[in-house]
Amino acid sequence: MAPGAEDSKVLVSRLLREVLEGREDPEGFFAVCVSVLGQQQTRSQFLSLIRPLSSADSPLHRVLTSVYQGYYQTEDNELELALALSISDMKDYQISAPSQESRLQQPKDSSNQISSVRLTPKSEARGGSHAQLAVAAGKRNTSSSQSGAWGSVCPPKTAQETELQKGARADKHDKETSGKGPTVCVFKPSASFSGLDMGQMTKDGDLNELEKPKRPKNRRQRRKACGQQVIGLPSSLSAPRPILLWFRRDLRLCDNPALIASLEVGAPVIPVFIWSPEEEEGPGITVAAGGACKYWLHQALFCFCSSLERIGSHLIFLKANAEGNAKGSSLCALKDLIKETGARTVLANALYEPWLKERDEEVVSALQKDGVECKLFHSYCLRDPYSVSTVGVGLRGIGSVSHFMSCCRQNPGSALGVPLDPPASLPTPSQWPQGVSLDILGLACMPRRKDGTTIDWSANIRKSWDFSEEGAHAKLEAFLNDGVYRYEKESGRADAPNTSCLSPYLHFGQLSPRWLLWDAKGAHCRPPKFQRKLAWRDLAYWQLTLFPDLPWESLRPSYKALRWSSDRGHLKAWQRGQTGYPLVDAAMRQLWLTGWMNNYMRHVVASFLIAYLHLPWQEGYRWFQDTLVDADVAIDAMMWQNGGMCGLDHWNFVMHPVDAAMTCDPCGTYVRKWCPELKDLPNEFIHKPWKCPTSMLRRAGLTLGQTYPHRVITDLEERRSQSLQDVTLVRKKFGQYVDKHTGCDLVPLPSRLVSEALGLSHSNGGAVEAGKQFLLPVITRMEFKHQLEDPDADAGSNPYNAVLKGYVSRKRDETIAFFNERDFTASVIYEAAQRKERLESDYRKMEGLPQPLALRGKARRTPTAKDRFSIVPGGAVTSPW
Ligand SMILES: Cc1cc2nc3c(=O)[nH]c(=O)nc-3n(C[C@H](O)[C@H](O)[C@H](O)COP(=O)(O)OP(=O)(O)OC[C@H]3O[C@@H](n4cnc5c(N)ncnc54)[C@H](O)[C@@H]3O)c2cc1C
Repeated sequence: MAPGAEDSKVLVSRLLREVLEGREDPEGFFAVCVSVLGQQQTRSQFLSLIRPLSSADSPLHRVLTSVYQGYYQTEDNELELALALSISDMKDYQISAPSQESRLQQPKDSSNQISSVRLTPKSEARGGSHAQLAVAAGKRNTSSSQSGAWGSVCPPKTAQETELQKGARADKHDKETSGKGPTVCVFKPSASFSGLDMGQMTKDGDLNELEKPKRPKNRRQRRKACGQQVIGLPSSLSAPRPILLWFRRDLRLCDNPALIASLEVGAPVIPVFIWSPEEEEGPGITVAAGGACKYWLHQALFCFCSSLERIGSHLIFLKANAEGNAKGSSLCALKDLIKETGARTVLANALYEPWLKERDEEVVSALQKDGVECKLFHSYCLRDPYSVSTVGVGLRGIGSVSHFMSCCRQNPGSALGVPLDPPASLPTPSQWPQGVSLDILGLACMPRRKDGTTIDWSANIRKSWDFSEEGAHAKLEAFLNDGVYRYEKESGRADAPNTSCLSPYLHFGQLSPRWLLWDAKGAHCRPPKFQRKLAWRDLAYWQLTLFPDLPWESLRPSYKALRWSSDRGHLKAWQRGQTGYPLVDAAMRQLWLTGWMNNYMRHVVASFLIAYLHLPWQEGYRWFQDTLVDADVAIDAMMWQNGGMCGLDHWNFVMHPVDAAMTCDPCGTYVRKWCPELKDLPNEFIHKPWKCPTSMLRRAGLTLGQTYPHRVITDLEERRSQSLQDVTLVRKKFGQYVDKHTGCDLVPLPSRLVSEALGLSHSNGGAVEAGKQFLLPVITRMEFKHQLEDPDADAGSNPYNAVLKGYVSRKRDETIAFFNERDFTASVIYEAAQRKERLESDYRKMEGLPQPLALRGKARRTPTAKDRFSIVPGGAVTSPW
C-alpha cells in the first residue's frame, strides 16, 4: 500500500534525522524522497524541507542542495551548463575584479587555471597611453595581467606558472607510469572514489557561492558592452620589437585572446601560420590532417589572409619541412623567423591534443632559453581539459556528459569571460618577412589522372560551404533564426537543416565556443540540448588528455581481441555509399561530396559498419578523418570508440539501417537527394528497394545490381546476433575485465584519475605505484550484461536488444528517457539500501551481536544481470581481484 502524505512526511523527517546523525548518506536520502514523495513534490518541496539545516548544519545543507540541483539539472540546463563550464562571471557586464575571480576559483589547484585576456572596468585600466589602442567599434583598449616569465597559458601569475609546470611534469609522469605492467590492483573503495564525495563537494564546490548568471538581453547588447571595455596595459610587454602572433586552429579575428593580447604591447604584429603535418599527426595513427580537412584549411587560410589584409595586416605562411628531424619543426621555423625579424615575443592560443601540448611546451622552453617571451592563451574549448578534475564527484558514470558536467561544476575553473570584439587594425612591421605562398603548403593538392587531368574531388565541398569567418557567423545567425526552433525535438532529421552546421568552423577556430555559447544563450530560443553539445565537445578533449591513445587503441582491453571482419569489399562499399541500403548510402555519399553529415546519420553509418558489417571502428574513424571537413581527432575518436563498443560510454543502442529512416527521412527526401537513381521509387520502397516489385522497379528505371547495388549483406538479424556473441566471447574469455558485481566492463584508469581518486595531487602522481593497473567499472550496454548470462541466445530474444526501431514522433525518446530516469532512481535507492545493510551488519559485528536471520518466505535474491540496470553502472569500484 502506498504511504499516505502524512506517513511520507514522517518517513522523510525520520530519515533526515538519520542523515544528520551520519547514519544515512545524503544521496540515499534524496533517492528515498524521490521514491516516497514523487518527482513533482520532491522538486517543489525538497529545498524547503531541508531549509532548517541551513543554520543547523550548513555543509550538509549545501551537499543536499547540490544533490538536488544535480538531479534536476536537465530541467534547468542553462544554469547547469553555466555552473559546469564556469561562466559564473557572466552575471554582469561589469567584468569581475581579480579578487572576486579568485574567490570563485578552486583554491587548491590553480595549476590549470587559464583565462583569456582579462577585461577590467574602466577605472581599473592600467598602462601608458602610448600603447592604448582604439580597437573595433568603440575606443576599447586591451589589457592583461602582468607579463609572465614563461609561456604558460595565461594568466601569467608566477605562482600559477609554477603550478602549471608541476602539472606538466605530472602529466609526463602519468604517461610514463600508465599501463606499464600487467599487475592488477585491488582498489579499495574510498569515500572520494565511490560515487559522489559529499565531503569534497562542500569544500570545493560551494554552489551557493555561484549565482545564476544574467543573460544579455540580446546579442547586440553584449557586443556593445564588450566594445566599451577599457583594457589596461602590462608594463613589461611594451617592447617595440615585433611580436609573432602564431595562428594555429584559431583562424579568426573575433574573440581571439592571443590576437587581442598582441595589441596590448603596442608593437608591430607579425601574424604567422606554420604548416607542420608530422607534428599534427602525433605519435600514433590519428589522420589528424585528412584530405577534406586540409582542403578546408587551405580555403580558411585564404579567407583569413583577406580578413587580416582588411585590417591592414598580412599572414606569413611557413612550412616546416619535417623529415623526422628537429630541423624541420615548428620550433625551427619560429627560430628562423625570430632571427629574421628580431621578435622577442611569441603569442598563440593553446591546443590540447597531448602531443601538440607537448610540442608547445618544448617550443616555449626552447624560446625562453633564447630570451624570447612566449605565451599561450586558452580559448579552444570552454574549459581547459587539463583543468577538469573528478574530485568531489568520483568516477561513477565517467564518459557520460552528465558526469563531465558534474566535474566541471564541482571544480570550477577560471571564469569564462566575455567574448572579445575583433580589432579594427593591427600595427604592422616596417618590413615583412619572406614566408612562402599558401599553395606551397600543399594543402589543396588534387590527384592527377594518367592523362594529366586533375581529379577535383573538392568541387562539391567548395559549393557547399563558405570557408570564411563571416561564413561561420552567417551560419550561426541562420541557425539562431531558424533551425534552433526545431533543434530540441528534430535535430535527428536528415531531410531538414535543423542543426547548426558549425562543426568545421569550431574545429578550425573560425568561431570560438565562447562566442557561440554567448550567442546561443542570448537567442530567443535556447534549447538545452544544443548547449550540452558544447559540453560534449569539451568532454572529448578531456578524454583525449586522459587517454592519448584514444584514436587508435580500444579503451576496453578485452575488446581488443574482438573478432573483426577484414572484408575489404564491404569496407569499400561502405566508404563509397554502395552498400545497397539507401539510408547508409545517402549519408556516405553526402559525406564524400560535402565533407559533412549530421550527428544522427553519423550514428546510422557507424552502427552499420560495426554491428552489421563487423568492421573495426578504427576503419570508420580513419575514413571519417579523411573525409570530414570537421574531422576532429578528439571528438571523432571518442565517438568511434563509443560506437565501436570500446569507449567509456557504450552507446546503448544500435541504429537499424532501414528502420532509422522513419525518424530521420520518413518521406525519402534525403535519400532521393543523395542517391538520385532511387528518386522515382515510391515512398513505401525508397528505403528498401529490394522489396519493390519488379514492375515498379522497371517503372522507376531501376535495375538492382546495375543502376543500384544489391545489398552487401542480407540477414541483418543474424549479423547482429553474431556481433553480440563475439562480444560475449571476449567478455567471457577476459573475465578479469568484467566486474562480477555489476556486470560492467572494467577499464584501466590513467594514473591522473587514480591520483585524483586517492586524493593525491597530480604532481604527487609518483605515489601511484608504477606497473599497477587500477580498474574501474564503466557504462556498459545492458544487452551485453544480459548476454553474458545466456551466451547462445540470439540478439532478438535479448530483452535489452539495443536495436532502435526508428520512430516518427518523439514519443519513443520520451519513453526511453522516462525508463532511464526510473531505473536510475531505482538503482540509487537499491544502492542506498545495500549500503545501509552493510553498515548495520558491520555495526553488529563490532558490537558482537548476532546477524539477523533472513526473513523466511521472502528469500533475498542476489541481483543478476537479468535485472534492469540503469544506464549508469551500479556501484563504484568494488571489485577485488
Ligand atoms: C561516429 C561519429 C563521429 C563524429 N566525428 C566528429 C568529428 O570528427 N568532428 C566533430 O566536430 N564532430 C564529430 N561528431 C559529432 C557530431 O556528429 C558533429 O559535431 C555534428 O554532427 C556537427 O554538426 P553541427 O555543427 O550541425 O552540430 P550541432 O548539433 O549544431 O552541435 C553544435 C556543435 O556541438 C559540437 N558537437 C555536437 N555533437 C557533438 C558530439 N556528439 N560530440 C562532441 N561535440 C559535439 C560540435 O562542435 C557541433 O558543431 C561525430 C559523431 C559521431 C557519431
